[in-house]
Amino acid sequence: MANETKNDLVLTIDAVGKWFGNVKALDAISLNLHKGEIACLVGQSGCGKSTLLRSIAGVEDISAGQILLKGKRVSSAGGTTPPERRNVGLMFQDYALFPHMDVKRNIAFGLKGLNRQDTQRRVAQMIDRIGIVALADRYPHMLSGGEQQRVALARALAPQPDVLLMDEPFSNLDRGLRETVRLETRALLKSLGTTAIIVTHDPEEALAFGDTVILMDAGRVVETGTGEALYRTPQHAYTARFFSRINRFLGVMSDGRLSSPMGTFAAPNDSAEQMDIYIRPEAIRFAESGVPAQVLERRLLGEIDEVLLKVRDLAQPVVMRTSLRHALREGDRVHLAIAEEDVLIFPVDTKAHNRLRQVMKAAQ
Ligand SMILES: Nc1ncnc2c1ncn2[C@@H]1O[C@H](COP(=O)(O)OP(=O)(O)OP(=O)(O)O)[C@@H](O)[C@H]1O
Repeated sequence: MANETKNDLVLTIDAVGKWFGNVKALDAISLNLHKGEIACLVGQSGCGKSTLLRSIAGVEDISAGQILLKGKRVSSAGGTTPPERRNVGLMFQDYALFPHMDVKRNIAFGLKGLNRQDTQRRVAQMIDRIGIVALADRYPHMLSGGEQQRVALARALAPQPDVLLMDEPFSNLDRGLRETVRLETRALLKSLGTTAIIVTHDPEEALAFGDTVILMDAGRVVETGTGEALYRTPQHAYTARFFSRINRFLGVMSDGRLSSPMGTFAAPNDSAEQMDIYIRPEAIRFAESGVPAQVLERRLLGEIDEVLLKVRDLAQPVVMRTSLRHALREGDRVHLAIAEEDVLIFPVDTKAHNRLRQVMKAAQ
């Protein structure tokens, strides 16, 4: 993770496990979070992200391992320090603002142990910092979704928590607003030096928001790293599939290279006879010569075009994405080229192949 100095370690999650009856929601999770670091927990529904967040918050007990906040144990199988006695800020998906309190009182709510004057001063600072001065006397029902989000953020940040925990904080906002609020929130957290963990199921959001991205699957951490590393050089096939729509081809060793319907590619040193070759839709481009293909369909996706292509031996269409506007028509014959450095190679994932076969069978 970001800086590996011991004294700026804020949160340690050490071999944490959690069972709900027979369901293993968390399985030996270990993570460190440093001061000022923003981490995104991302994964499919049911992978355990909310359970992990709730465990860090202290609203969920854990079954194994321990959680330390600033070096102090706050959760173990033997006991859980309650949320109000660990200095964490919580922000929920639905914001959970108190409807009968105005913005100022909502923000003041979490400020325990400060006298009236200091409370008012802290609330005023937060209101100013977050840019909601004009909203200070309004009640939640008088606020738009984006405004409610900012008030909820102000309320969670006002007590200056050691860690801010946010569960799907942008999912209630519509698409256009979501991006703006996301950028503003990230800039604010960075300017305050806040340490934060955000849960999201949206791969793009995780890549855009986290200094560190933690990808989970079935209660385990699959891979941790910067968004850039997870996207560009994933160490696991699951990671590659999670962060982009990907074309998968079977590569067979031939003369030291992996041969596939999309061309031949350098084999890794420890290559088996057969390997999975992953090619992202945006790594494919049109060329004068290369793999012959025929255009099946072209879809406009806003700034980019998605083109479905038929390549000779392949039952599945190849998906390509391009920002260059091509005057393509169904049936056009083209050639495709792929840069070798854009190709990802992994051991054959039989489970994923079987799943794909089932999906195709069901669709027939
Ligand atoms: N209180 C509970 N009792 C029993 N099982 C639970 C409970 N809470 C969560 N689970 C199970 O634990 C697993 C992890 O759930 P969790 O809510 O942490 O996943 P998630 O990744 O946050 O999913 P989502 O994105 O859908 O919120 C799931 O299999 C879920 O059914």
